[in-house]
Amino acid sequence: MGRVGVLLLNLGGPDELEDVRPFLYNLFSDPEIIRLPVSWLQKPLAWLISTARSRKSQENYKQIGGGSPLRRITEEQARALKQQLEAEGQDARVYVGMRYWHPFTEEAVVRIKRDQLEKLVILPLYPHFSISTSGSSFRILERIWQKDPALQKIPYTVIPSWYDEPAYLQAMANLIAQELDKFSQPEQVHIFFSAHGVPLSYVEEAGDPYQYEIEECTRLIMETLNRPNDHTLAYQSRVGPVEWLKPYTEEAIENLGKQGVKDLLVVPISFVSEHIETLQEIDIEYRELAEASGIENFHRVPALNTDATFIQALTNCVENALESPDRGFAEVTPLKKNLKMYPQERWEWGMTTTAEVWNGRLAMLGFVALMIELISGAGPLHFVGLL
Ligand SMILES: C=CC1=C(C)c2cc3[nH]c(cc4nc(cc5[nH]c(cc1n2)c(C)c5CCC(=O)O)C(CCC(=O)O)=C4C)c(C)c3C=C
Ligand SMILES: [Fe+2]
Ligand SMILES: [Fe+2]
Repeated sequence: MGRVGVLLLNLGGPDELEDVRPFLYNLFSDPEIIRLPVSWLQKPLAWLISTARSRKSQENYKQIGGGSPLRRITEEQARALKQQLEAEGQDARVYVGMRYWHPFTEEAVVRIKRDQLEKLVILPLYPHFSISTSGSSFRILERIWQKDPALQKIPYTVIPSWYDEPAYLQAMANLIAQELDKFSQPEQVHIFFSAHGVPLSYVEEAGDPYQYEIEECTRLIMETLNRPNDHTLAYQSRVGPVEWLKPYTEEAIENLGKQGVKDLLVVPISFVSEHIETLQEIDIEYRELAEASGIENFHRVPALNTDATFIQALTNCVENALESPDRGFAEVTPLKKNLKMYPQERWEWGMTTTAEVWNGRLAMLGFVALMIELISGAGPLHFVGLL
């Protein structure tokens, strides 16, 4: 095989405090993050919500040093992956394409076109598929591809998710075991998996396989860990007033405290790098909550970052993709059909099928409620799922 390209997809994060507002604007402009009945509302609402949320969000970024470490870590992962692929005999180029901040997906594509690749592997840095994460990046790419005949000449394959890759499970199990053994009575520790949440309507109405993949992944990690500890799975980082996947991390921590759990080990799944939700939300907010709930020893498993076993897992994903039949953007959708993936039309750019999950009256009510919240200066806003 000649020169192979790997495009790593990630969310992106503000490098500095002044990036927070435009980063949030990009995020809320995404129809996969806020699903609206009409597309012309998207940009004004993104502006409103990013403006309303930016001060609170900046405060959080201040607590972790004034910006997200996501770009630095993702670029380190890219370098480590390139090295490992080269060690296994591949002539590899690795690109980073972020969805909401630099280096943007579009910037990566410019470099891909320059590099005369024989094959491109598209690998999201999200182990589990969600419409709101990998799905959103695939949609952007599909749109770029459709417009560019030069890109269409490059053979490519898409990896939709890889939560069951054995080396990834092993890397997670190793990190958990290491942290467990730091407690005085490791077998007494309650292992607490905290996944990033999504609105319930994504799973129930749009058929997002995210919840299934998170649950399955948790089961596989516990199987690989092979320890007798009790464990819980809960969902963090809810935004706005609608129902998200349950149980919520806050409530689950409080309940464990009430049940007399004293030793808690939090395992962030759904993301492979340190970021605001591990460094601020878990390490600061949830720690305080746990202590107030009577939990005496609260520890967190570090994110995988450039862990050697994890980099091997990414390398395996690429090698397996090169050996398997190619999957295009369009094929990724039917692939998930057995998991009730959302309909093919939803994949196309535009708002065509949002109507399927849209109750017009509720959406307008939601819009009015949002306006009232905004005018009265209420906190973080989000109304995905009101649709
Ligand atoms: C698998 C991981 C993630 C899912 C699923 C996800 C869905 C999702 N997120 C929001 C809203 C926000 N996300 C924000 C930051 C953020 N989100 C993820 C991951 C997932 N999001 C990460 C890793 C980050 C942090 C990046 C960084 O800076 O380190 C933010 C901004 C931060 C804040 O103000 O809290 C928002 C807002 C929604 C609505 C959603 C599903 C629909
Ligand atoms: Fe998010
Ligand atoms: Fe979030």
